[in-house]
Formats: sequence, C-alpha cells, structure tokens
Amino acid sequence: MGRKFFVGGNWKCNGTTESVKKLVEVLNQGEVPSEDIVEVVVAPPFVFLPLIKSLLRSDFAVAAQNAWVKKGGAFTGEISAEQLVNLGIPWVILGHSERRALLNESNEFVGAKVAYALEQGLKVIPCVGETLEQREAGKTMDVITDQLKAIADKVEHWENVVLAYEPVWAIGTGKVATPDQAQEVHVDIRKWIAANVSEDVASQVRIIYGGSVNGGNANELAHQPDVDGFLVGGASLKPEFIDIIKAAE
Ligand SMILES: O=C(COP(=O)(O)O)NO
Repeated sequence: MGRKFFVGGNWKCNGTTESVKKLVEVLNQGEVPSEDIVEVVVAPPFVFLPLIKSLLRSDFAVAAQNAWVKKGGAFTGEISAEQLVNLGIPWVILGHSERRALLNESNEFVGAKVAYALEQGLKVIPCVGETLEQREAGKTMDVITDQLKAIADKVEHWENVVLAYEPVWAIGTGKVATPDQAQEVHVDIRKWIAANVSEDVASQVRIIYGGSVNGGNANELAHQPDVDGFLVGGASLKPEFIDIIKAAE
C-alpha cells in the first residue's frame, strides 16, 4: 500500500492573532516523526493564512478551509482558489459537513469546487460523512456514495486528493467512531473508488478519519489498515495535536 500517513488540523473559526501565534510556537517545538512517515497540514481561518505560513515549521504545510467554485470576481466575501495559489497555500479543505449543513453546499457544488481547486493546482481534502439519523436508518453508504459520485464525476486526477470521512455525529461531540466503524466505512469508500474510478486510485488514495479524534484514541484508530490519517478539529488547537501526529509511528 505505502500510503503516507496524513494528519490535518482544522482550526475552524477559532483564534486570535495572539492565540494562533502561541499555538504555532507549541507546534514548532513538537517532536514528530519525519516527513517521510507523516504529512502534516494545518488549516487556520483565512485571515491568518499568511501569518501562519510565515511562522510554521517547514515540515508542516498550510491549508485553507474553503475556496470558491470558479475564477474570482464579483463574488463578495469569497476567496478564490487562484488567490490561495498566489499566497502559496498548497492545500484546501472542501465540502466540510459544517458548510454542507450551514451553507447548504450540495454534493454537486462540492464536486465542482473540488474539480476547480485541483485544476488551479491546489491539493484538496474533500469531506464526506453521514448524520446520525442517516446512519441509524442504514443509509451511511448511500449518502457517502452520492457525495463521492458528485466528486468522481468531475475529478480526473486523484493524486492531489486526500479524502476525509467525517461522520457528522462524531464531529465536536466527543463520540468518536470506534476503530471498527471507521475501518468499515473506509473499506467501503475504497471499494467504491475501485469500482467507480480505478483499482490504482483506490489503492493509492489516502482516506483519513475525522470526528472527535484526540490523543487518547488516535493510536487505535491509526492502526486500522484503511485509516490513513486524521482530520482533527478541536484537539488540533491543543498541544495534544502533537500526540495525534505521533500516532503515525
Ligand atoms: O470537523 C472535524 C473534526 O472536528 P472534531 O475533531 O472537533 O470532532 N474535522 O474537520
């Protein structure tokens, strides 16, 4: 398989200039495995992207938490993929469940965003995942399949894609998926990609888990064969993010 472990930190809408500087100081001092073992990306709010890029250790990369669906222009309040490229920001998270829910980002809209960001040369972390209601109704893979199809319909090249499976019921709740639950969905995602994209992409693409990951549960989750890393929310704002990165060892 040989998929390099990937740990993303999604800072969401958090931080002040002072607090993010302090957080970067902690991250810069953290002892973590080398870059050939783990890839680390942190995603600050837009307003801190240049600052964090200038302060962050060179073995960590920076991501935006969103990007507009087409070339910039008369789209008040939006940030374009071109502007992220211009700032030297290599990664972008797209289709996070909070944006899908709060801003009604449809599967098709997310798929178009992923395709456009890749076309502009960004590396992309598309997010998929089901709500508790959908899981309890046995619809988990129906939902995720629809989300994946909307992406696969528009994406030709997958080498710059890291897929994040983030069950909505685990995000911010402290109710982390069990290792078996995470592994089961990751396997089903990989099987879907094998059948609908290619076996090669399915074996290469990294599928990372997000939803209440912390320093206490990261190791067991990391040892699941199809869990290739994490997209961490709350715990990425704390020193324990370093412990989560160490789960790559
Ligand atoms: O939304 C998340 C996960 O958030 P938590 O780790 O706080 O559950 N990652 O993008």
